[in-house]
Amino acid sequence: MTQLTSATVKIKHAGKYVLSQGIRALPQEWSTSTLEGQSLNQVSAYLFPFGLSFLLPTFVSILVQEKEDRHRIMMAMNGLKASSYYLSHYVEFIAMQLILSLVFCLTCVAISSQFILRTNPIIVIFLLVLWAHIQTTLAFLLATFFSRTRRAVLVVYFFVAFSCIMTSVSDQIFQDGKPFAWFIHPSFSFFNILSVGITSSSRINGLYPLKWRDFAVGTTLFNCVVLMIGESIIFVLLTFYIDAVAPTEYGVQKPWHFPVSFFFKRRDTPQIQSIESQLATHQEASYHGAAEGDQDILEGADADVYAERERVRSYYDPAKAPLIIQNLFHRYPGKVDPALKGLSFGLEPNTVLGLLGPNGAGKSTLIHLLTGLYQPTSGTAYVAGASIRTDMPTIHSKIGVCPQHDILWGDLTVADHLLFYARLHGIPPHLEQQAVAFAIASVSLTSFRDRQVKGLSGGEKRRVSIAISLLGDNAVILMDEPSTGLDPAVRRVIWDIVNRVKANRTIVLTTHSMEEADILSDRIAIMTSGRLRCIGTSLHLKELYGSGFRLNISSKPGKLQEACESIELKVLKSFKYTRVDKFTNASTYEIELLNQDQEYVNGHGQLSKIFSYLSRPDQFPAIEDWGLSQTTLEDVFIKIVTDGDAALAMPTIVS
Ligand SMILES: Nc1ncnc2c1ncn2[C@@H]1O[C@H](COP(=O)(O)OP(=O)(O)OP(=O)(O)O)[C@@H](O)[C@H]1O
Repeated sequence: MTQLTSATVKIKHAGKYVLSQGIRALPQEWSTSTLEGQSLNQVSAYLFPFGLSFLLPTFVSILVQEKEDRHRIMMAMNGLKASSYYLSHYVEFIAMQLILSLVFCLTCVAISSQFILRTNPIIVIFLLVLWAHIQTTLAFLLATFFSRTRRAVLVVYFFVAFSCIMTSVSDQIFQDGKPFAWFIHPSFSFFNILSVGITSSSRINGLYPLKWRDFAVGTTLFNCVVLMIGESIIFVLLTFYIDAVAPTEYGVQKPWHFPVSFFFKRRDTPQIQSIESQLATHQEASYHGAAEGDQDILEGADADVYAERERVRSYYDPAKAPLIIQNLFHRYPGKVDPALKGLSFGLEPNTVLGLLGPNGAGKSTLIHLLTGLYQPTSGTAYVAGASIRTDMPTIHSKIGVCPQHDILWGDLTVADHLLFYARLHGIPPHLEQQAVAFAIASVSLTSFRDRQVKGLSGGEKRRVSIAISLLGDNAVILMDEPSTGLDPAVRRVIWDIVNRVKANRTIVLTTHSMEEADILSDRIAIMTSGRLRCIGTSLHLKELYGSGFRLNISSKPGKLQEACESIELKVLKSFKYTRVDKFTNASTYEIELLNQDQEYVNGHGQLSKIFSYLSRPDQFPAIEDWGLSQTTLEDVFIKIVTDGDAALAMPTIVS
């Protein structure tokens, strides 16, 4: 029949037309949009990887920025656990990634992407949530490798670009199918599933959109999903591990073998083993009230340090002493010399202790131990009765920390900061606002309550940091150089605040300013090389270590020699005195009156004689000005530190 028709047509049209036969697809309603749909699917195969990955650098930058700005360490000092920190960021990043995914899906719907329109929505949601999870855990891991945000963002952008480009060209590279190893990279796994989904949802291919059965055990898609889930678990474990062992500027650094430290303990060098065993002996001795081995750790210490040590040996009453430090040792992993060597002291309420010491004396280490950043190697401390070894959560609710540098978020207001730390501090929700208002009022910042921190001056930011340390009913407040870098007027404001808030509190204040320590401290402790060298009131230390009185003379220009001679002849002929040349310059002269003379001077009313002599300017025409002063705390500090340096040259506790 077909042949007959064909012959008829051929004859009628003189061979111009012929009939042929074959099978053709039926005309389709969407024929014009098919091509668009097809090309959109192709486009989405390229756009999806870029569109769904670009938040990864943002996640990494948030995490690294918090490390770089030391917010992480500040939060840890205030009691934030690593697990809570990562959990909060996990929720935040997942939410951000899902919002991005939603926007992306809506865009795809708007451009009629067949993958989104035809695929089972539950499968799409499952894939997007899985991707958000992978991105988040990968961000955690990547962030552990960086300490500088800019570098991190740059490297991670390259990483994302590389992953997306490789994904896009993978079909050309592996024309005979991708090897299993290819899918180890989570992006390659995810975008492989997506690519299969996009291809199969295209009607032109005559395939069916993704179904759950496509993820059956043994299929490539199943392997990809399992790989991604497994890798995300490995990412999280690696994050916690690297976080613990990576050398950082701040915070705890554990030995690389810490999860299996048991097997490595014996491999310490004999020197380290010797120190470990001596530390254990000291700890034992401390707990049993014995004083064996104290000679080493008390090297260079004075009688007050011995007495203080004895006092805290049996001093356990937290009501009397909110801060008790007992034989505290700390040795950083890999270091031979301990940073703290048997520190012992106790502090009562309403007391400010000025903790002085040269760089590297161990002041920050002590603060880090008290805030739980490090575990002491041996010994212990009690804050409001809770041990730093066993009860850090209680301690975090009883201790306030004002770090050396302001660690604040520029975009948050003063009140936001205090609310955040109030929550971290465990203040009950119904008392939060009250506690925040009280802390803000304590530092006179009530009118700045709703101001963003980035708009505050240095002194105002410092007051915010102090307010954070005052939150709640902290028994102990640790202030690390609270007024460093501030102008004299603002320093006085800070000193006023410290004086005001010390009621019913115990404050440990580390500072390099002798004036600050002298003005604010009820007791002063000086440390060198991890040891306590002296402790007592400022007056007591000056008496103990000071060399007596100083007479300072300023001469008229060019008359220094004449001024010196007149003083020596008319005033000092009856005293033993020492000339201190190192403070002498072109027009000033300093004379130090020795301690034994000081008694003589006081006892025989000679001090008043010096005053009466020098009050007659006509007798001393070469003298412009004069002054008599007592030994300063700075003199005491320099003396102790100089002696400490000499002690440093001696062997420490290594036998
Ligand atoms: N994370 C760390 N890892 C290894 N050693 C450390 C670490 N932190 C401090 N140290 C060492 O411990 C000792 C005491 O340091 P610490 O920072 O406690 O001194 P500091 O008195 O606070 O000094 P500064 O006044 O400079 O702040 C120093 O020898 C220092 O090198």
